Amino acid sequence: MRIDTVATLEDIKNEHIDNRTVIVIDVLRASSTIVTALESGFTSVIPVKTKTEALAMRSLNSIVSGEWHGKKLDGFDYNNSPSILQKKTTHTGKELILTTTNGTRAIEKAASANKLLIGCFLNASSCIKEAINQNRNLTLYCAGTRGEFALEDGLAAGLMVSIIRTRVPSTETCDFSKAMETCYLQLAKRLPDILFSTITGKRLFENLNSEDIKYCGQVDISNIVPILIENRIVSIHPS
Ligand SMILES: O=C(O)[C@H](CS(=O)(=O)O)OP(=O)(O)O
Repeated sequence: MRIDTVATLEDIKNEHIDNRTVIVIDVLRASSTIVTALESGFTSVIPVKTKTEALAMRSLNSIVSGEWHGKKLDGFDYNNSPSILQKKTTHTGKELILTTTNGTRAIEKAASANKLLIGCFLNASSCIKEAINQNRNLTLYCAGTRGEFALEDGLAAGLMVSIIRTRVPSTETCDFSKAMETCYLQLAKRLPDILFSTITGKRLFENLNSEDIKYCGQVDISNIVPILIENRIVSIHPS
């Protein structure tokens, strides 16, 4: 098994996707929102690229959620806040239609992967369990933020690399994966506080989203793995 880590939305190539398992990592906040939505009772999450598409898909059985550059969109039910979604208990059985600046675009770009999973700190170990079950080469696809590398995504990728190395010591990795693993092992004790110092963390803090930053920095509080099946993200529990 080989792991490659891709640093930003724009850096993905066909060779990172074809015949591979891809884990889309967008810690702040799309991946964390998707894991939380499925944990909170939504039956599925439908990722879409634009606000117009999201509003056009709205139905009685759906909630429309998302942001552009961190801000809630006009006409939407919620923004992209996992900590707010977590507190709502009234959405059991509904679909979440989600559009975000980076995460949902990353999902769209990698949709042709053999298996596309959604990962973050919240479900890192379960994601890796499923990736190992799939037994294919693996791409950790960091969505980044507005074209730039996002440290929180790199740290979650580093955590996943370290988990795989423990379970499958023969795993080969690219140098960037090794760098992220080292970085994670150095900074792990400073989670979730380290997330306040990243570019996205600072931006979310300025927009009064501190609760999301703390929430998204928790490791392995969920054992579900979101997986893309025909344009819908549903949850599986790896055995
Ligand atoms: O969750 C968010 O607010 C971010 C916005 S950005 O990183 O500040 O552009 O979107 P996401 O797609 O979840 O990275």
